[in-house]
Amino acid sequence: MAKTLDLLRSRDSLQHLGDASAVHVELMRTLELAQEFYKQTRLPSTQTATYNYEQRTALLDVHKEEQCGQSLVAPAEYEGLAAQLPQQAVEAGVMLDATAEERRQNLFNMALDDARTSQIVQRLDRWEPDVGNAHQRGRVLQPVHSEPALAALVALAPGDQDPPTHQSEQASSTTPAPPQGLSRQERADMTSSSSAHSRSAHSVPVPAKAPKLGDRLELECSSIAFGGQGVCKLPSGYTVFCERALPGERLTAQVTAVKKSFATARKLEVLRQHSNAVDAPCPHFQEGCGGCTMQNLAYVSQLRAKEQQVVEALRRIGKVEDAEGLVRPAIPCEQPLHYRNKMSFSLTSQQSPGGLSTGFGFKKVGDASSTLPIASCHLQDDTANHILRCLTTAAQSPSSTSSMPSLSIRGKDGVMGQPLVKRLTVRSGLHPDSGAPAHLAILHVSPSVPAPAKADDARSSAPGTDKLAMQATMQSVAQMLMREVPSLAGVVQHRELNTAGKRVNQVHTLAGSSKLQQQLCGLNFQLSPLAFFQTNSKQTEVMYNEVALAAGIAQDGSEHLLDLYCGTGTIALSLASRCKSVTGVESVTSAVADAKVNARENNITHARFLKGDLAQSSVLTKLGVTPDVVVADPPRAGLDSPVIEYLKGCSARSFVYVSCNPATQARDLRKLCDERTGGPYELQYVQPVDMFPQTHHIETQRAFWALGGHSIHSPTSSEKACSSAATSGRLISNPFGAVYVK
Ligand SMILES: C[S@@+](CC[C@H](N)C(=O)[O-])C[C@H]1O[C@@H](n2cnc3c(N)ncnc32)[C@H](O)[C@@H]1O
Repeated sequence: MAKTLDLLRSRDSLQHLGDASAVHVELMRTLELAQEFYKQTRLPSTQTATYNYEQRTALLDVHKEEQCGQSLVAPAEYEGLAAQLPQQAVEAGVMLDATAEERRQNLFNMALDDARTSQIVQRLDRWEPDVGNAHQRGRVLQPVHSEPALAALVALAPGDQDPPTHQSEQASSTTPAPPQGLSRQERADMTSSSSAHSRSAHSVPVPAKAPKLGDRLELECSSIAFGGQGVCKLPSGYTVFCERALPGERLTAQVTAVKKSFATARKLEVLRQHSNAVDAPCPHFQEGCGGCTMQNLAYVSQLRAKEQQVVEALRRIGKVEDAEGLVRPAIPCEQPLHYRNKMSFSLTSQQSPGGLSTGFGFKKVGDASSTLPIASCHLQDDTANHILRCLTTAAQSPSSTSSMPSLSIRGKDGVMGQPLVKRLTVRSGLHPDSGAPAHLAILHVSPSVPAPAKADDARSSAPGTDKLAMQATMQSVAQMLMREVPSLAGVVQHRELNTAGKRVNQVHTLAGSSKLQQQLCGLNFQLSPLAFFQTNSKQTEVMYNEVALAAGIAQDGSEHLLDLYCGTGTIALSLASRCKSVTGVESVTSAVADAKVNARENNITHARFLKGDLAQSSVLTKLGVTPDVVVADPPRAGLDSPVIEYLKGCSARSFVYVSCNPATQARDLRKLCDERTGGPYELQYVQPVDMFPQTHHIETQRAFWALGGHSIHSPTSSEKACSSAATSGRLISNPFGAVYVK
């Protein structure tokens, strides 16, 4: 029977659930949460979330948020995107062996997560300024809110222990069995932890089944899940995801949410440290900054933890038997601090016992509703931190002085008003004219902030109007920044939405230049303020070098390369000198335009860039080129179905898959490499490259912790592929002249 829930529109409809009282309670909590959210944000009406079991669709009506200028995704688009979510998890292969009831429950849990994403949607606005359009943002959203559910489902993958039954719980309460499906090391860890547990002097109770909200637990962390939370198993096999828990660590934690197959918890006290724990270099780490979750782990252990995540995803989702043998050691980042060329900080202003606390900062770990003001961030350079401090001073100044304009949001009566600047983004690179190191400050303004004044405006606006005052304040803030930061190339103002909530994405230069230059692999890239660019420039060169090695492009320059999801064309252009032609496909118009400019500026005449949505199969049928090598670097949602079909049918000799999400990458890999599903490829190796030290990845800032390049060679490989790809030293020829891994 189809069960449709109309959340928030009608409480009565919840009764449709009838028998599922636990779910009912969950829903009520979600409802209250959402209503509280609406109260706090003073939105005019509540949200509607509909979930249809039979069709496995989830719909979030974010229309009201759109109207209030707080959301990113148009309702119609979101509907389509959300509909894919549960199906995606099914496709990921993690639920295929679950019972129908488990699947139903899990799908339902994911739909509940969807209902909660209204808050994430709002936050994403501030954290994802570089994501070009709503469509893409929607795609980015999917893994954001499905991760904990996905991770929990991964734990239920075939080969693992069944979800606890009464019998197995009784057995495990006396002699806890190590959960299956874990690495040898993890199993050993679990066994030792279990015995450590029984000897433990601490008397924190460990429930046999699911804990209750607020329970204090004593836990042992076995690994880190994609998303950064520590994976801790209760002796019954029940999974608890704990913020900042490190593998091998023994700790106490308080349960913050309970689902059927997993719970989340907040770390309270460390009982036994990770053997490689270090003091976090940044003071904000202790304050609960959600930016770097691994700063208290020695870098070498961070790398091992990330490798392990890639192995786990390959094994559990990709069903790759020799996952450990195929994943190479992660390539470390030479500069594990101050490596980012772009950071975004959100304005926060909160009443605290000590008065109003105002600043720009990041979300707190495990608490998406609070922002921690940041004085200085260890991931960006000193100049970028100086810019952050200058703008913070302006936001804190109660009134303007000759040297410091005020961006204060406190009105005359002490009530907080709308901030002029909601978010700050600092980018670093080279000055477009001089080529000297330079920065760009991007001030993301509220919808009511007008474009900078033109000469005519000043005459037509009545003196003393809000409009003139806002324009004057923005100008003086820009001048102050240019004065205080000599290397600043420019200051721009970005208004994403107008007062009617319509996306306008207006960029205006307030001072200096609006462009910045980046160098990559010996090429120059001009960046518009909002253009996507890899945020760790040095490590990007390392990664692109790995892509070139994995692709094994023939040395005679005779091959055609296809770069799917090419962005501004950086991969295609950096490999162009080795190829006869390169073709890039990308859906964002401005990125395609940037790619064309970048080709021209670097005198690359054999590059083509096409605008196209790879979710549409027609795009790939009209390419007009037969590629020898395909590279894909999709967003976190992974490859679109038409791309998978195209790859299965095309005659490309090699395919290199760059990904920032090991789970979706492993899912796609399975489709491409599994003979039973018609996958013609064989996985050669996986090379993780650590792009984001100190972080597990920071999805809400669009910062990724690792990129795994899957080099997949098809059975149609040529001799030249053998010779170039043999750099791995692990290839042999099969009777058809193909290369594969023994
Ligand atoms: C992870 S970025 C990779 C960009 C580029 N390879 C780079 O390293 O700078 C993914 C890109 O895929 C694009 N994209 C997302 N969905 C797409 C789709 N359906 N069709 C084509 N491009 C898409 C995004 O706009 C984004 O530029």
